[in-house]
Amino acid sequence: MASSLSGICFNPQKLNQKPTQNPPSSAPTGFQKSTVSFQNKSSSKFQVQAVAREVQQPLSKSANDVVPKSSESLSKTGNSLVKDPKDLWQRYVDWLYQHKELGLYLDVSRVGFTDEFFQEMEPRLQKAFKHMEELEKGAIANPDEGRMVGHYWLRSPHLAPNSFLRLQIENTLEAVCQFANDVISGKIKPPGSPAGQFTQILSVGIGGSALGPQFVAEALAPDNPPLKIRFIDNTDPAGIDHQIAQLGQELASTLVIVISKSGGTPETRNGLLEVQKAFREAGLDFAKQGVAITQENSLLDNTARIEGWIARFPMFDWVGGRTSEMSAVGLLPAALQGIDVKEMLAGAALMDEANRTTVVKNNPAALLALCWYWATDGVGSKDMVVLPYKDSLLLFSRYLQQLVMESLGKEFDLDGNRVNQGISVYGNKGSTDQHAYIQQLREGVHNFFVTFIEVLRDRPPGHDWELEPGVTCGDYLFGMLQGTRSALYANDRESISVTVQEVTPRSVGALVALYERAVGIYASLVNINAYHQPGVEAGKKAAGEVLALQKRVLAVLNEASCKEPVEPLTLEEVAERCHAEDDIEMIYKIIAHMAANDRALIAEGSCGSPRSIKVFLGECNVDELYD
Ligand SMILES: O=P(O)(O)OC[C@H]1O[C@](O)(CO)[C@@H](O)[C@@H]1O
Repeated sequence: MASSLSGICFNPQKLNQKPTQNPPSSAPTGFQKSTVSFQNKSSSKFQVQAVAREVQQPLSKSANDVVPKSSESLSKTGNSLVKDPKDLWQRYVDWLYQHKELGLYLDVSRVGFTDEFFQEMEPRLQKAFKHMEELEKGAIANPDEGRMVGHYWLRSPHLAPNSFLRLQIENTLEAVCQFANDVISGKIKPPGSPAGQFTQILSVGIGGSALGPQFVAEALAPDNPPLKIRFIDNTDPAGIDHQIAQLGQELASTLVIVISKSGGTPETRNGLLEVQKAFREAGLDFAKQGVAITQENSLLDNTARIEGWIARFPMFDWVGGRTSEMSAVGLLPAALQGIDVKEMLAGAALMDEANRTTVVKNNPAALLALCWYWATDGVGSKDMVVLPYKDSLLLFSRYLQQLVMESLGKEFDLDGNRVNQGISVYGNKGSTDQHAYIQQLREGVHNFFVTFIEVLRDRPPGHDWELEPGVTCGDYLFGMLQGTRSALYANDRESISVTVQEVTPRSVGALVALYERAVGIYASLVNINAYHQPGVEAGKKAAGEVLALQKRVLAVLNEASCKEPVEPLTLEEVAERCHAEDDIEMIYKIIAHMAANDRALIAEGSCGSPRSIKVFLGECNVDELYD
């Protein structure tokens, strides 16, 4: 019976078919109105936003969903963008921030905040500074989890609230550097590799346990690092297979670093199990090549300890995943690639120091937060488009996406009001994006502000050449950045520019610290907790429920498939026997997925017509019948 039937319950044509839609009779006009030019002085930005909200109001599901946003009390009138070239130059000069030692500049002149707005924000910023100061002194920042938030101590251990923490940080840094040196020098080596020493790193982790290391590897790894790095940052079996296949014979000389603060993240656990299987199949002893970075006594820590992995490094409970780049999470992979991690820490420490001033104009993180507030009305009304004009900074926007969105994307404020805060972040790199979506940014829906990241040094000294008289390749990149910035501004699109001399460990450390602090300050401005992520839990819980339902579906199908003759079941029958009638759609999806992977067989019907399906399992598992 099974052989005559298709096991593939996937009809791409059907599943991809879009329902025919009539064009909406009238577009939500509020969105259109919100694009009115800043130049229109009689219609201020504030007024424009008010119109947009008014028109969007009926879209709200329930009238009491969202409390009035704090920003609405702020004056934003008279905010036309400066257009006169002399005035604009003056604004540029007046607002340009420079960090001399870091060679870092911040230009906020192309954001149209007014002096009035700046003054009104001053008390709120002072409050945010106070808040940051308290955090740095060890205040409990995360009321849900009752923990401190101290990523700044990682680069300035002397600021840790007690000597125990200071020692923990210093010892970990020393252990990371020592271990990296020993691996690179071949003192610590893989047991069965012909290469005689480790040549590859396979980093297994997700979210904050991957994004920082990925960004830093792309930004800073030398062309021929002592160890090359690959990442498994998902539970996609094909993605995992690809990474392992790419390693090939070099699996024997691969150092596997499993990174998980909690030590129990399912994707990371699955990655580990898959890699361990690959090791077994290659006849390799995983423990001799495995390293864990996790909190003490987590599931991962205990596994690594019991199995005798070669090293374990701590994650501290006062370091959040998305701010963990300067902990062992980021430092170990970086050091193994030959990146100067002490320089990264030094850059971050210098930036932190600069951000401790309470003079807003001299505080780059505060200036960023202020611009975000202005640009998004303090309610996330515009997206942050991050455009580094440098290939090696490609992953900065992806890194910032988690840092900003997981920190700021919150349903409730600290007083329990529903505020649905956040700022969306996306971006890739310039000038590549100029040939992708800049068209929309210039002329389309006005729902964003840009952050340009400019790197002054094009190439290492001595390598440049003119590809046409007086013009280098880097001049083009420079021209594209400046041209895009000007063209956007001419069409009332605001932008921030962050400029660094070069992409170095120091400047990368500074960028990380700059944005970490800006997020913290902005969170204070909008009165939310930046240091938890309750929303992520809902998805994790729901995923667990899907897997639990799948187990019940399998048990029901197994029972029917063990009958003589086999009893193919309709979806309704499966749902009824699972006592999950309300979950029939999920049951359908579970079955479609299993069928596409040859784990269930469709006896009748097709997945394009769910009600027609009759399903059974190819094999009866007698043991499971009596479990
Ligand atoms: O390091 P862990 O505990 O595996 O968590 C990975 C990521 O998962 C999250 O908790 C979100 O689910 C992030 O905040 C975190 O960076």
